[in-house]
Amino acid sequence: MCGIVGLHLRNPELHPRLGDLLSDMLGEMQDRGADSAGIAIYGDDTWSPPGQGCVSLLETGVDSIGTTAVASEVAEIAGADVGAQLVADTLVLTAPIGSEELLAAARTALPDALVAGFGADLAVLKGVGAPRDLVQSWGLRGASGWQGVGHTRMATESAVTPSGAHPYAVGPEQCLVHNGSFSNHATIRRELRAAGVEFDSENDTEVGARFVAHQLAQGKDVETALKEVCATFDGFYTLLVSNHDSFAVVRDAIACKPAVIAETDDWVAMASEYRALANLPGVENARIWEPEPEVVYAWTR
Ligand SMILES: NC(=O)CC[C@H](N)C(=O)O
Repeated sequence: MCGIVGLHLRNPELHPRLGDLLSDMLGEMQDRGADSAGIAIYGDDTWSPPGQGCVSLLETGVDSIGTTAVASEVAEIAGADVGAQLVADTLVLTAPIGSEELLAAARTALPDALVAGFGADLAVLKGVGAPRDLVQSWGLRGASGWQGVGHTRMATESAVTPSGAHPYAVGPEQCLVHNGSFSNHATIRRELRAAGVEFDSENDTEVGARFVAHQLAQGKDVETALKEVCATFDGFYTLLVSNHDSFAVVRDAIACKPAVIAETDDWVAMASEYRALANLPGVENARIWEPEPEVVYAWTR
């Protein structure tokens, strides 16, 4: 199993409710994956203030007392003011510079840290443990924003560690979550490594995320990149892929991993099972369907 949820809000009046709605969606998927969980939130003013770069890090060894010192260290390297907040296990750094510049400074200051995500508008929080407990530890209910993605993991391909938790947010503002298992990920990992791509884990989903990031970095759009996924990866997958302006879903040719999409004028939502969508505002008037095999469904804002 594994549970996926995602919510792309079209109506700005709903933005303050993003965290609350996503908390219930993710909590509903706890029994599909109780090992670990993660979220990607686009546009929360506290985690990723407007106009600032944002970097999310795990395994930093920094505790709440150490955040001021680490902020000063990264600030000195980056040559800019840096904010540091510890959100449960994730250290979220922000600065009025590009997120890739901030990431480079963070890597210098904290070379052993695991990069959970980076982008102008994106905070990524992950942890090992029961999803509902993690939701509470992150204070997710209070978060706002225009888009959110979440995952509850039941590990199939790599150990239960922070580096095995989804989302995989390996390119700027990008994020990918997966239910299933890729059977040829070792081959594709070797090919990507030969092209200079580096990996953080043994996880199959990370290979999918690095593959998509590699395609996007070559200038392909999300739809084309996901069609390439279908042409390249064997195995089972339902994927939700988000970016700074997009939200996309694709399933493998057999489509045995469940997925449901719902759409209204106010939002687009996706989940592994309908029960995660059942309490969304206006769902009674939504268009609801099961995505077809190997069809890319993509929305942009
Ligand atoms: N149960 C799943 O869908 C697992 C997803 C992925 N193969 C992982 O191990 O993380």
